[in-house]
Amino acid sequence: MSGIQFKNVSKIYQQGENQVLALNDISLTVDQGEFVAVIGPSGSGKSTFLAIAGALLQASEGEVILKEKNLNDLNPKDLARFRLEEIGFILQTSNLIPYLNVLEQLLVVKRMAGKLLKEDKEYAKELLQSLGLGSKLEKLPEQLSGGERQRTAIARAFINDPSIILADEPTASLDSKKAHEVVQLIAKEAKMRNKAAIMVTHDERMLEYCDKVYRMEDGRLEHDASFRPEKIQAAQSR
Ligand SMILES: Nc1ncnc2c1ncn2[C@@H]1O[C@H](COP(=O)(O)OP(=O)(O)OP(=O)(O)O)[C@@H](O)[C@H]1O
Repeated sequence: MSGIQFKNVSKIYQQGENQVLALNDISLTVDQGEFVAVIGPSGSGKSTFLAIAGALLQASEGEVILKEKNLNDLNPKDLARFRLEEIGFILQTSNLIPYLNVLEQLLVVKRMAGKLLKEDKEYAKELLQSLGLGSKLEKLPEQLSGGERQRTAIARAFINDPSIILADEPTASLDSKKAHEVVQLIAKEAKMRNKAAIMVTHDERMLEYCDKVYRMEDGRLEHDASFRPEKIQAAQSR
C-alpha cells in the first residue's frame, strides 16, 4: 500500500505551562488515487493535521507512515528531502515566484530535487497542458488570472511525482466558478496520476469532488459515513 497512514496520532503543543491537545488519537488511511476532504471549525486541528501529513511538524504520539517510513523517525534533513520529493503542496494562494514564467515555476522545483532532465521538461509541459495552461507557458504570474495561477500551483505540486498531494484551502482566494474548476482539476489529476490527496476546506460546496469526508472537531477526526458524492451529484443534476 502506498498513500499515507495515520496511526493513533496525537499532537500536543506546549504553551508556557499549559498543554494544548491539538490532535487527539487520529487514525486514517488515504490510499493512492483517493481524494479526501477534511472539514471542521476554526481551531479544530486541521492545520496541525496537514502540517504533520506534510512533514512540517512531527507528531507527539503515534505513527505517520508514508512510503513505508514513519515520519516521526526521520531527522530534519531527511524530512526536508522527503517533503521535496514525496509531498506536493497546494496552498490558499498560489505563491508563485514573480519573475519566473509558468513553465519555469515547475522546472525550478524539479531542479531543487536534483538534475533537470529533458524528459522533466516534457512532463512539465504535459502537466500544464492537462491543466489547461498549454498556451500560457511563457506568461509571468502577473499576466495570469487567479484561477490560472492556482492551476499553475497545482501543476507545480505534481512535478516531482510525489506520493501525496496536500491542499490547504485551495479555493480561498477564488470566486465560486473558479473554485469548482480548481478542485475538479485537483481531483482529476490525483486520480489520473494515482496520488493520495487530502484537502482541508471550509467550503462544503467542494466536497462533491471528494471520495470521502472527514470532520475534525476538538482534535478528533471522524469519518462522515453519511457522505456520498453520488448523492450530491444526483441532487445537482435534478
Ligand atoms: N504553535 C502552537 N502553539 C500552541 N498552540 C497551538 C499552536 N498551533 C496551533 N495551536 C492550537 O492548536 C489547536 C488547533 O489549531 P489548528 O491551527 O490546527 O486549527 P485549525 O482547525 O487549522 O484552525 P483554522 O481553521 O482557524 O486555521 C488550536 O487550539 C490552536 O490554538
